[in-house]
Amino acid sequence: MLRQTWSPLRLPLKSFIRPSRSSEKKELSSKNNDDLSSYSVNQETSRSAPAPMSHDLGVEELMKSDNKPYIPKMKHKRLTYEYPGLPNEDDYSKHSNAAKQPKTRSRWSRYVPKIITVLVVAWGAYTIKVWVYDDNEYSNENDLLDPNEFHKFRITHKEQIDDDHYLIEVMPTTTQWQYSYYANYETKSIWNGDRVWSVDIKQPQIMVVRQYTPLPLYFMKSEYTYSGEKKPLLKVIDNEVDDYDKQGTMCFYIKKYDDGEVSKYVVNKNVGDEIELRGPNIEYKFPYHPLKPLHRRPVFKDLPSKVEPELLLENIKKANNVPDFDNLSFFTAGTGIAPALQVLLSRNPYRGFIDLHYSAQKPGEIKPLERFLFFLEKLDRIELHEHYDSNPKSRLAISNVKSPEKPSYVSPMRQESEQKSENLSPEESLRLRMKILDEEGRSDAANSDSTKERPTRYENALEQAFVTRQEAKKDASLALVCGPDGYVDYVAGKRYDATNEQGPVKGLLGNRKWSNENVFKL
Ligand SMILES: Cc1cc2nc3c(=O)[nH]c(=O)nc-3n(C[C@H](O)[C@H](O)[C@H](O)COP(=O)(O)OP(=O)(O)OC[C@H]3O[C@@H](n4cnc5c(N)ncnc54)[C@H](O)[C@@H]3O)c2cc1C
Repeated sequence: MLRQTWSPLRLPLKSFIRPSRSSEKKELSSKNNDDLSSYSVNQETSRSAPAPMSHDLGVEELMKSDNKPYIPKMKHKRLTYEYPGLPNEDDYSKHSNAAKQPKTRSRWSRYVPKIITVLVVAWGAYTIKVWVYDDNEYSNENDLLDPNEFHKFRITHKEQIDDDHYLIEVMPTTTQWQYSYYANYETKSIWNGDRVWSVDIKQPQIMVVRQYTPLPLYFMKSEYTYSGEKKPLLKVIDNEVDDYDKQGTMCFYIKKYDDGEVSKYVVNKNVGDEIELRGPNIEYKFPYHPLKPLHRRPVFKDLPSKVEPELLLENIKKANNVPDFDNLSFFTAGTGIAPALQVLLSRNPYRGFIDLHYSAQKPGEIKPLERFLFFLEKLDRIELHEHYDSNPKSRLAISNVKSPEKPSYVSPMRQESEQKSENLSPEESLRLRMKILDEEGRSDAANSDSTKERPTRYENALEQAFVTRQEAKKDASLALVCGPDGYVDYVAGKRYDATNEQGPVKGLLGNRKWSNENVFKL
């Protein structure tokens, strides 16, 4: 069925064509009234609609001129097109211009709370990470090095000396270890010439580690070196001046083996790359001597004229009736010179005189390090003997090796351990123990009156060395051997790396009557 709506224009068409006007009018009116009843007219289409329309009004009535008397309504529904009153709007605010002005909000005022929220959340997450979850492998670095876990170091300089030899400078990636460094300097500082130590460097791709000997050296950089105008100068870390021992910097002297797993991995790294170190591994500790707690040799410096003289040494020896330090023969080859340099350049260096034998294929393999060896000779701390394969006459031979000197001092502790094999009686053992305690007490008490006699004055260690160099040196009582397996075998007999055993002393040293008591193979 066709849907119809009320409209005079929509009346059926046939109603406009038929009979006379009056009858037509009547008919139309009655017809329309019938039609209207069939339409449902919404009386109140909206609140704003005009007066309601009564049901019995036909079109005829509507079309008549208004014949209703005007009766004013006493009550009428007020119609308005205004918005109803807003909440919190009173008469004052409604009519006040100030209150009507819209609030101006800048873009920042919308974003600032969001930014603050993000920052607070990020800070909270960081705090939780540091304090709750920071037990991961690199977070707890209270020491510069740890023998049980690898610490990350960044390569800060790399210098190629020749085809195979490199100097590589590294620095720790963290500073957390610095907090307690100076408070416990004696135990925390890694540099101590009283021992030979190494670190493990990890090759993470194949999980292999090899040992390398850190050196207390760094490359001095400046704007000229950064711009490439000059090469950085290799210098010795001055523990007294350089902060945190130069922020934990150290250098490695490394030989690259073409089929070497770790050496190739390290030297192929670039400045800025990271490597992982674990240590220190103490390879050797020099034997106890009663002069050790009484006297320390001043640290080596780049400028020998700045090295302090050892003014009180003779007085201390006399006052305490203790013998001099024993001298040392250090046999090294290739990168095996690194442990000797570590002992000589570190704080608290070895106090006896060192005969340093260095063997290599050709001169120049330690070019940047030669300066330090030269200065050490000038300071009367070493005598350098160079042996090169390229010059067969210079090769290390039996004529270069002297027989051992009797040690000037054998500690009661060592005597005890040596005589243990001879099965000491309980009384003898007790007597020895008393001697050890007596020695320790004596060295403590001696500190006070060691400076009574006026020592000879020297301006610096160079001036002192000028005098001491004239004096004859005692032969070495101790020998250290460090280098490739073949070299160690040649100089002192095989060392059994697999079982970490020294093996009997043979080779050149064996020929000169050295033994396991005075030889150590590194
Ligand atoms: C206590 C200690 C300290 C050390 N300090 C240093 C150091 O400061 N600088 C340094 O460069 N090295 C040092 N080394 C040697 C180092 O640990 C590695 O043995 C050396 O770098 C080779 O390792 P690689 O993984 O590259 O070679 P590998 O994969 O182990 O061997 C590759 C090839 O090289 C040969 N080879 C390995 N080592 C030697 C060697 N020393 N002489 C001759 N041939 C060898 C092997 O027979 C093999 O054919 C030290 C070793 C020890 C035990």
